[in-house]
Amino acid sequence: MHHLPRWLLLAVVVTAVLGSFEGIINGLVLGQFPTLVGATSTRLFRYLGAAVLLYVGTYTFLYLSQVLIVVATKHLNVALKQTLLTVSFQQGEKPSSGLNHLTNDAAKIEQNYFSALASLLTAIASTVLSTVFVLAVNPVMGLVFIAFSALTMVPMIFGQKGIGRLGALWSQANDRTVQSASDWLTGRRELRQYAVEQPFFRRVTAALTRSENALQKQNIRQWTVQYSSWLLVVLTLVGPWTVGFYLMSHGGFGITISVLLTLTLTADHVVGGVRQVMDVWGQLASTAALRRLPAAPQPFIAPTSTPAATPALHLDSVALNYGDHAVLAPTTLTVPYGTKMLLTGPSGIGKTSCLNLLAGWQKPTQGTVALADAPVAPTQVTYIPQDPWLFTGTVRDNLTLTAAYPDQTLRAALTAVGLNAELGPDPLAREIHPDADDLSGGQKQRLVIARALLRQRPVILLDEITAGLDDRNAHAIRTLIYQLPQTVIESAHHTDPALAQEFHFQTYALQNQQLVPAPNF
Ligand SMILES: Nc1ncnc2c1ncn2[C@@H]1O[C@H](COP(=O)(O)OP(=O)(O)OP(=O)(O)O)[C@@H](O)[C@H]1O
Repeated sequence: MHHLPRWLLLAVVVTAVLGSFEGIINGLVLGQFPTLVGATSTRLFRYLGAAVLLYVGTYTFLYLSQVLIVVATKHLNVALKQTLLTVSFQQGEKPSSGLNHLTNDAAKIEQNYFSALASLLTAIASTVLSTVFVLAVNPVMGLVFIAFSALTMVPMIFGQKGIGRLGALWSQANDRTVQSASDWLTGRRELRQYAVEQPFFRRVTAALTRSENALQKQNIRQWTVQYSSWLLVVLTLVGPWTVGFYLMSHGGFGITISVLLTLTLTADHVVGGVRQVMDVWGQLASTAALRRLPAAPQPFIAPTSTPAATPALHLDSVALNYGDHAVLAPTTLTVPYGTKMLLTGPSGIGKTSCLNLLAGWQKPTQGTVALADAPVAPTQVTYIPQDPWLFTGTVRDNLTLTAAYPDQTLRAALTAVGLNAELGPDPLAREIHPDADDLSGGQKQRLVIARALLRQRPVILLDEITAGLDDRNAHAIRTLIYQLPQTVIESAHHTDPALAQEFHFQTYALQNQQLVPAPNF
């Protein structure tokens, strides 16, 4: 709620209260009917005029409150979606999970929380006003009506926890559906190639059915709890009538048919209001688990300055285990600025894990990795992965990532990776669509390298960047990077012995969790 401007919150409350007089007006206006028998035409006209004014007034405020609620919901939706996206990003969630939160969860929270809160506000306003009115008309009978109304709360008091739990199950099932739909869409070529579309689609359908079943279960549970409340509503009308008829026949507490009629019509809004509060309560409960974030959003990382112009990397007793799987035994090593290093070893031995340690993405199980004197952070080094990340936009957007660089600098980076001439007459303005594969594998990799070159960080980590490239492309890219003055540490299955000699590479093989110096083969 703190995302809402104060004036808006206040305006919503005021208009909601003024738009909640329908119950009282019903009681006042319709309760007069028995007294209108034989009234003069002037009195009848006055009665009609007052009724029109009262109804139009309250409906106008009701309309205004709904418009303001729409405005407030927009503010809340923006804040909610920003928070969901930020937390997903900071928690390193899978894209499909993050998108599930952004779409399905957010839609449910909007419908069953924001809109429900708005209904709650109008329901509470209407209930409170009608209650005050009912008590003013006849305190004894008013209390009887209110006491019976309170009964309708009982089912929801007991049912809300279960509804919340089912909401969490639905979200988990949805997560799996989105993941499986994403596998289906991204695996199109493989699935067609092996002619397994139909059996694989059954898998997707099973996930889809499971999440829809979870939603159905939750909705049915919600309606069942509400049905129990509605059954009690019957009691909340018949009970007070029974008491009222009894008191009327014994002439107690000034109860007449007109009083009972007024009270019933207004108490309908007490009962209806309480019933609405119960409905809303169920809706709010259904979103409880969705609104619980795994962590609070953190401030975005500010750019960090490099500790020294030519810092060395220090590994001090650095070890890494994944559970009981040891990847690196305690290792102490200093890598002076400008070193060119190759890291080799069979698949699955731990090369990527070592690069992640050096980049600060992976915390060591023991020891520290420092750049100059401070623990290394991902914002201080450049890590180039095997699969380049590019997005739909211009080449300029993909290079700058919204930072400010003069066109001349951008062109120089493109020229350095040999793309300036390859990407058409105006390479910076060229639109790229990585999903549509409108750049070759080598061009994508070179674009990502150009992005890295612009940042001029002191350490460059390369993870199998030439794996998908032909020899000529691989040679060109390596030559480009090896010429740089920075520290370069490359993990590779296939190396280029001539270049490794030329640039004085130190080669290490990862064997039995140790970094063992190896010849430049
Ligand atoms: N986050 C993780 N949690 C648990 N185990 C992991 C994790 N990351 C990697 N591993 C395991 O650690 C081992 C080393 O993986 P890593 O990706 O570092 O190897 P690699 O040498 O880079 O392999 P490749 O050459 O095939 O890319 C593997 O057995 C892998 O399954």
